[in-house]
Amino acid sequence: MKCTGSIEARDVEEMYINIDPIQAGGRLTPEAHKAVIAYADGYSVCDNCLKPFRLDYIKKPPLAEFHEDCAKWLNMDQLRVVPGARRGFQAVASSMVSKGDPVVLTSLSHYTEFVSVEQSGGIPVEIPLSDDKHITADAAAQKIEEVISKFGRPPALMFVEHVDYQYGHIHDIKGITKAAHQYDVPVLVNGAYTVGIMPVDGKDLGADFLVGSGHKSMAAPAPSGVLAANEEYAEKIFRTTQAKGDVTGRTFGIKEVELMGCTLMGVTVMGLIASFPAVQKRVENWNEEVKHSRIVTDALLSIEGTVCLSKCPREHTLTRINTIDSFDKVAQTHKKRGFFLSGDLKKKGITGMIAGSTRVWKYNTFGLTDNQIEYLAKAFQDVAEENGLVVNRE
Ligand SMILES: Cc1ncc(COP(=O)(O)O)c(C=O)c1O
Repeated sequence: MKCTGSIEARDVEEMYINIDPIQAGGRLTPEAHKAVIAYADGYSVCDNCLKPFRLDYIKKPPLAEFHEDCAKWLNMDQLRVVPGARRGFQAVASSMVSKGDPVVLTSLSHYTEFVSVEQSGGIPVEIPLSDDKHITADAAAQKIEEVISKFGRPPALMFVEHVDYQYGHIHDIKGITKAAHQYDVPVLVNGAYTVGIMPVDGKDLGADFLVGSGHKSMAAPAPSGVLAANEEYAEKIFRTTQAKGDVTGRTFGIKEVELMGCTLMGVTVMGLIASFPAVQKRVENWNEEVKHSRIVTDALLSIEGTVCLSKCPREHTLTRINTIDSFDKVAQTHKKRGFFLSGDLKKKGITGMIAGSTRVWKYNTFGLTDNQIEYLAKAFQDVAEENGLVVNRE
């Protein structure tokens, strides 16, 4: 396709119930939509960048205030905005990991965590999953022991997902950080599916680093996110530049090396800030979100042959489901093959499923209203019945 510069309206959020597993928490608030228009120009937050020249010191618009407030909200000592969770991983790995250092990740770690380790020259080592697909403190401790006996030293860093992207399971972060700290291993908690979605207390979790994704879970434009650190490591990961021009003798003030000086300079950070009050409020509604998730999951499980691969009752809004013995059976003989499911759902105003998926797939109910949840649950059952499957309705 040739890019002509003419852009069509994106109607997904207005016309459909969107259950895309990665998009649910990133839908903008009306306040963020307004901020995006107002700050659409490049470098639009930099009008009042006064000495010291750095993004997190800007008072108007209130970037400095946001940095402080967001750190407090997450109960962490320091925080910076970053262009996506992945840039947070990169900043931490780059300052904590040297070439050849073992780094512990998990069997549910996101590829961006692996890539950040790769970029730093670290050697990734995975914590295996328990039978019920969780990361446990015991497994973390055992992996650290294995690293020590193999490399003669503990891992330089551990990554662990607060909630993983495969099953939407909440892992025992408190237990894992406690185990890691016994070996003096710092832990980065990946909050891509929790920060902005459910209440998160970094100190309570024992996080040395806490990373959130703005576009995944904080109702912000992409690419945006937050990187928070406790005092012990903040100085290291937010180190300021010592670079000097050897001809000019120039120095570069207090620009932070891992952040390349400044990060989000317009639309992205303003969207993040504009949504922040609503995001703080919405995490308090987490119990309702979990209830919604259970209603939809129960409806899917009422379709004979369907199996939930995530732990039930659901504790998160992201769920992995196996419909090999239900919707996929229909797909075997349907003239549209596997595309019938996303097609039938779309006709009922539901989008976000990967077209053609009828075997193992994921959905996310975050942010839907009571009415939308009821409608969605019934729509799954209706599509099943309309295609000859048995549904055990209450
Ligand atoms: C668990 C997890 N961590 C990190 C990321 C990357 O987040 P970002 O796009 O903000 O860099 C993703 C993206 O899908 C994810 O699922």
